[in-house]
Amino acid sequence: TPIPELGVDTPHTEELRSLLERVNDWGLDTFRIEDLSGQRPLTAITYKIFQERQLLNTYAIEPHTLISYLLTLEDHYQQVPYHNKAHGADVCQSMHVLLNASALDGVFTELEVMSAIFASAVHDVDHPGVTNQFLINTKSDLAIMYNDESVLENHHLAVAFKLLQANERNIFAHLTAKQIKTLRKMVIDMVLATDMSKHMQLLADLKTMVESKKVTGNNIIMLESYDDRIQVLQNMIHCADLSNPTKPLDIYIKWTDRIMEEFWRQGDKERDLGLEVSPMCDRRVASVEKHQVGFIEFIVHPLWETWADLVYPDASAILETLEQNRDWYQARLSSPSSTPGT
Ligand SMILES: COc1ccc(-c2ccn(CCC(=O)N3C[C@@H](C)O[C@H](C)C3)n2)cc1OC1CCCC1
Ligand SMILES: [Mg+2]
Ligand SMILES: [Zn+2]
Repeated sequence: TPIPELGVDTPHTEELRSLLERVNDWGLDTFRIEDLSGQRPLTAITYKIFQERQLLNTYAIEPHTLISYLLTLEDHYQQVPYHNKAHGADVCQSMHVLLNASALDGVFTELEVMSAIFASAVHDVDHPGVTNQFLINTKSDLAIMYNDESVLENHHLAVAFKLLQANERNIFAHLTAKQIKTLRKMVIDMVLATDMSKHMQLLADLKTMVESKKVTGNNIIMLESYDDRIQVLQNMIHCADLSNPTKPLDIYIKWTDRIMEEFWRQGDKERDLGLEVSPMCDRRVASVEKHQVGFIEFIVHPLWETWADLVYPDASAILETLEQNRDWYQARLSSPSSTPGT
């Protein structure tokens, strides 16, 4: 069967094509891509990025093999409010833009770039819409399987690589054994770094790197060791995963609505199970704005401020949007309009 031009079957080919032309822009509307692609945002966006970066030619990837892998991967994202295929597509596209920072021009190899795009696309596959702590507290099969250590992140990786085992989906069939070994290690290192429990260590190491930053004549970052290179890639996927507050406000608000619904459903489960309801998961104690301001103040801004230092001045506009969005949520906190019944 012939491959559709954009990789997905849709009556909105013209509109989808023109929207995908903006795949290199920060703030691409993933929700609109979801609607125009026949509910296939991950396939449409990742296929476009692989084409944009000539990865199919560089690694002799057959289009129908890539489409087959992406469609199956997308089908393995669960229909949960936030950690669904739209989030996978969003993080993949965000990583694609971060990789284009001019301070990183020519820094990463083609294999490292493909590893980063692949890791981003797969990083939350089969996410059940509950946190690691919930899986541990409820003694779930996944927590037993992974001994309470980065339970979700280990599972996402296992599913992603398992899907590659079918010949018709093996997009890495023409890589050398050495390339596959390197790609697999880098993808594992990146996806494991999306576990929030690694945040403080990642940020501390990034700060150290910024303090000792070495650049070439035209301000391009020099990364000698594998440890330095993977550390930057790990921070990039972590930044992409925590990029919602840095996007245009209307898009950010939609992500907030989704994460809150996912948290509140977890709270409902905890209440039904007689467990203590986790912080931010009680829909009867809604303080959405307060939690977003706290999330930005303590987690997102410190991370993005450090990233913006590393790639200065490439991420300055992103940091600007983040601070404007924080101020917007902050303002809603204090004004009476945010209190119910007014
Ligand atoms: C738009 O809002 C958010 C968007 C993304 C995140 C966020 C934090 C860490 N990650 C990375 C994945 C991760 O580790 N976890 C484990 C746990 C923190 O729940 C997260 C959801 C997933 N993602 C948090 C967000 O808001 C906070 C959560 C509710 C109010 C404040
Ligand atoms: Mg995750
Ligand atoms: Zn994620």
